[in-house]
Amino acid sequence: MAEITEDILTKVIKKRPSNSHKGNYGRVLLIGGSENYGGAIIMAAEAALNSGAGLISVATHAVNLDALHARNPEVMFIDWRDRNLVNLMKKMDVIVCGPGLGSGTFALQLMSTICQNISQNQILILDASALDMISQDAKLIPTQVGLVVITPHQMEWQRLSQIRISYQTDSANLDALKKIFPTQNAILVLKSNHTHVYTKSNQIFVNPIGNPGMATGGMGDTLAGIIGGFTAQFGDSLDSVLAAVFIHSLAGDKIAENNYVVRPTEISAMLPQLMSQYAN
Ligand SMILES: NC(=O)C1=CN([C@@H]2O[C@H](COP(=O)(O)OP(=O)(O)OC[C@H]3O[C@@H](n4cnc5c(N)ncnc54)[C@H](O)[C@@H]3O)[C@@H](O)[C@H]2O)[C@@H](O)CC1
Ligand SMILES: Nc1ncnc2c1ncn2[C@@H]1O[C@H](COP(=O)(O)OP(=O)(O)O)[C@@H](O)[C@H]1O
Ligand SMILES: [Mg+2]
Repeated sequence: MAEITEDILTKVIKKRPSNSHKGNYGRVLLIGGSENYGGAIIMAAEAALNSGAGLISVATHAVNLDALHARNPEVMFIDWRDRNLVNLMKKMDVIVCGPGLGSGTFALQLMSTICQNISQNQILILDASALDMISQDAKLIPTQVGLVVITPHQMEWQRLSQIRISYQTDSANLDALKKIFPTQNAILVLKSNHTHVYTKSNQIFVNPIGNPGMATGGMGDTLAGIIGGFTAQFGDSLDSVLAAVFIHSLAGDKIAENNYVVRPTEISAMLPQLMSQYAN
């Protein structure tokens, strides 16, 4: 097992060429935010925006539109019941699904639409409620997809892998990852106070930083958005995922130096400045 180190940030974060444009930094669609959990998808979208994705769209319950645009007018909106959602999905480099999605019949339908329409040149990031959906029905896991990144916390991983939290050892986690994703290129980001990252080729990484001030609702939604932003602009590599995990906690630690509680939105606010320090 290897520790993720600061070097990952200089390796992954690139200075932007002068002649680049938004089309060079990836299109991300975030799907989630039921009537009760709009904040989750707004936080994820804000994280994707502040981590540098070129174009960001959110498919969510219509009730979230005003809040989304009041907070981040840079982000585009589509009602998640709009028929054009399928066409939009096909144009994306990255789809992040799950923050605040909820678990009703409509959420199931959305997952099934993603599963049927995603392709080999797209990245799928599954978080929160989306993980509960695939734990109930494995047929919702697409077979044709470039990369799947799953970001469960330990309880979500218990539901998905059937491994009780106290039995979530590295070898059990690796076995479960391979069993759940037999043919897909998949990365497991198992979140805890020391998040572990696993690949199907038996690589294991541990995040040595982060702090309990980060134990605040929305912190994982923010991580999912950062992974979306990083994979959209820096590519579908393991390194992009490791860098996202590291910078999320690094921002959290900087905020915690003089704050008892770390708000997820403050992590996002810090990203542009932190990224400029490591870009080369
Ligand atoms: N502002 C918002 O709209 C928010 C919406 N959220 C959404 O709420 C829905 C439910 O997600 P939850 O994660 O709360 O629900 P879950 O019921 O899946 O898990 C939460 C519970 O799991 C247990 N647990 C054990 N180990 C844990 C670990 N390492 N990390 C976290 N919890 C651990 C804790 O008892 C915790 O109360 C998701 O769709 C999520 O996206 C949350 O993200 C919070 C913020
Ligand atoms: N004690 C802690 N130390 C370090 N990181 C933590 C701690 N508690 C939570 N985190 C981080 O916060 C995030 C929580 O994710 P999650 O539980 O999915 O939050 P939410 O669903 O509320 O957005 C994870 O990235 C986790 O690593
Ligand atoms: Mg979560």
